[in-house]
Amino acid sequence: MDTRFLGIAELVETPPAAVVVDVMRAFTVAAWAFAQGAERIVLAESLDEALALKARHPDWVALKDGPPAAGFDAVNSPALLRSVDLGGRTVVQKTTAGTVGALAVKEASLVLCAGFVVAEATARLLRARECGSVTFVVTGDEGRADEDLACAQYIARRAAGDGADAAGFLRRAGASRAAAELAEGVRQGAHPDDVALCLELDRFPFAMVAALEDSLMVLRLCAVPSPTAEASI
Ligand SMILES: O=C(O)[C@H](CS(=O)(=O)O)OP(=O)(O)O
Ligand SMILES: [Mg+2]
Repeated sequence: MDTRFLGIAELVETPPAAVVVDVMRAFTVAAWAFAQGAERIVLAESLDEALALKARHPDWVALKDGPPAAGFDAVNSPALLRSVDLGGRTVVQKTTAGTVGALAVKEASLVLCAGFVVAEATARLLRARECGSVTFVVTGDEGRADEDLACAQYIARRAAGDGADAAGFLRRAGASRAAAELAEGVRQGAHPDDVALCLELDRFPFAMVAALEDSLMVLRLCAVPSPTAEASI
């Protein structure tokens, strides 16, 4: 498998397959939203679009990063979301890095959104789809966020079928600037358990696939069969 690791600004052409990585915290939050029963997550282009969608669909759950804000129902925190019942709900998510990265590759044939919590399922899906070339979008800090780069490199190794000890990759993520800022309370809309939840390797057995649906970029849970059934995907 040919792999590239690019920041959002470095995406000059649409890749055939993309894995958009945001460990802290957009796609850890997305995975928790699915675990809490969400049916789909609409990735909004802007705060205004998120609010407009919420206004048109009052039953949708609008979520943004940063502090709580008028018109939004939730913040970008896995720990704060894990006690919310989202059964059958549509979530609208807008964050600084993760959702922007997914929208930057919206024309790609395959778009997966990932963090450590869905790493193995994401790698298995890439293997099963036999993707020849995969672009990993390292969303944070203009492509230099080490929590995202470490997770992308780990998934790439696993997707290539190489054994990879997760410990070193998780250690890098735990030592990242994002982890420090979350732990120190620099980032708002956060809970003390957020970093630990973002570093839970393979917490969930599913992958997350984003695709355009009626001009909206929609993220959905994708069940990934166990390794013995991979050949049939
Ligand atoms: O909520 C987060 O952790 C970040 C916010 S920021 O980039 O630190 O301002 O957003 P995300 O898109 O989840 O990286
Ligand atoms: Mg991030």
